Amino acid sequence: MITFKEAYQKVLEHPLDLGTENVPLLSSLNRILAEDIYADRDFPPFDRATKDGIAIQFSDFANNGHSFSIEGIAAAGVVQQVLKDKSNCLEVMTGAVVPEYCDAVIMYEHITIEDNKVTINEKVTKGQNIHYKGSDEKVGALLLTKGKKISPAEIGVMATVGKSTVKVMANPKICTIATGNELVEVNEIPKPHQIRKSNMLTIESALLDSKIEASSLHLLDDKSIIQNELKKALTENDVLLLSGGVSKGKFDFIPDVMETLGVEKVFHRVLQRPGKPFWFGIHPKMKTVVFSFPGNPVSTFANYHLYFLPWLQNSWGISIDKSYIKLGVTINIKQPLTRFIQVVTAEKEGVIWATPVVENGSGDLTSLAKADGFICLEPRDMDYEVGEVVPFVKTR
Ligand SMILES: Nc1nc2c(c(=O)[nH]1)N[C@H]1C(S)=C(S)[C@@H](COP(=O)(O)OP(=O)(O)OC[C@H]3O[C@@H](n4cnc5c(N)ncnc54)[C@H](O)[C@@H]3O)O[C@H]1N2
Ligand code: MOO
Ligand SMILES: [Mg+2]
Repeated sequence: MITFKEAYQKVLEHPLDLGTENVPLLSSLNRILAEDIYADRDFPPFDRATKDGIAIQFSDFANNGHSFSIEGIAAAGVVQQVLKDKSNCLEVMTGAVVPEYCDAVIMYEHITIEDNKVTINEKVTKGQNIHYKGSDEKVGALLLTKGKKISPAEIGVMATVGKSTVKVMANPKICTIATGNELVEVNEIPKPHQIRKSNMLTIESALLDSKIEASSLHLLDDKSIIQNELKKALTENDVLLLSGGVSKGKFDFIPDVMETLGVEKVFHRVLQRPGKPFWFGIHPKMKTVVFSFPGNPVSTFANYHLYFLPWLQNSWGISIDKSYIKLGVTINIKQPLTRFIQVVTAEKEGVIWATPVVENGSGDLTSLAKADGFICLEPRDMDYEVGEVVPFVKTR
């Protein structure tokens, strides 16, 4: 059996070239940017007034109690106004183009207006309250680099440079496949020996978090049905995410059927808990990548986060999320299994601490809703101590 580190490495060695696609700006939220975004003009694109008040041509007399007649008004959204007489002023609104021949804006709170004449009551400096053209970014400047996850902040930047469609990394075509005669639909009342299928809804919703819509199948524990359905699924998808049917049971047909269908096994079983009977393979001709997760709900969920998400990020050519956390308790991990322990996180004096949740093994799917993620602990002789920093896989 291979170690977790070896299995993880082997999964990363089988990326898919997923390509790119163009999507409407708003639909690009939470996708991965696949193009560099440049400034299409200077930012700001004109000398912009940053306060409501008056615009003047600055000179010493501006500070000497000189009064200015109001020539007119410069509103936002109108063409640049021109100050005709430099001893006059123009009223100007925030967001308006600073009028030609003006180089200072004084806010209303600092002036007195009487009979269309303005007296300035505060010291004035040249250039005050003007957001100069190109002072944020110059036309042609690189604003966003490809590979960035698109958040609302990036949407705003792309909107301002006129990107109504955006090139993003394409999603793989995925089918999620539940296996097992014991599984019934969510809206059914299970008989005493049955359970509702939950794993693939967990996985489908996790995929939606990455903006991936997947199709789904449920296969009964019948070898010929499994063979026919998987044959079709292999041709129609880039990735199959299965749960169940990979352990030692008399009805765990998945590994055999995969090999019959020509999917090459990369590995089966990993020295880890939960998720040990994980089967991973690839069809050499169709290039379909198969993640066949063990059926216990915590195993399926853990392996999705431990293997599939890094594989996806690697296929998109972006850096793989890594995080660490401080351990809130002492733990001993004996040889030979790498352990993934569900924890809750809590902040104390600016530091995030992880504490294991009370759970009842990898079949206890209610524990998933109690935890914030898994800490990843390699087996070793020494205890893991309180305060030790350990790898953490966030699941919410
Ligand atoms: N003799 C051995 N038995 C088992 C071993 C072993 O090493 N030797 N490994 C155990 C471990 S660890 C796991 S994990 C499970 C994996 O089993 P399978 O992948 O074969 O999955 P199934 O047998 O089909 O189901 C296991 C368990 O999970 C439930 N399940 C399956 N699919 C779903 C679903 N979509 N939604 C909710 N629950 C699901 C299923 O009802 C079973 O209770 O094997 C151990 N056995
Ligand atoms: O992986 Mo099994 O996941 O230990 O129950
Ligand atoms: Mg089984």
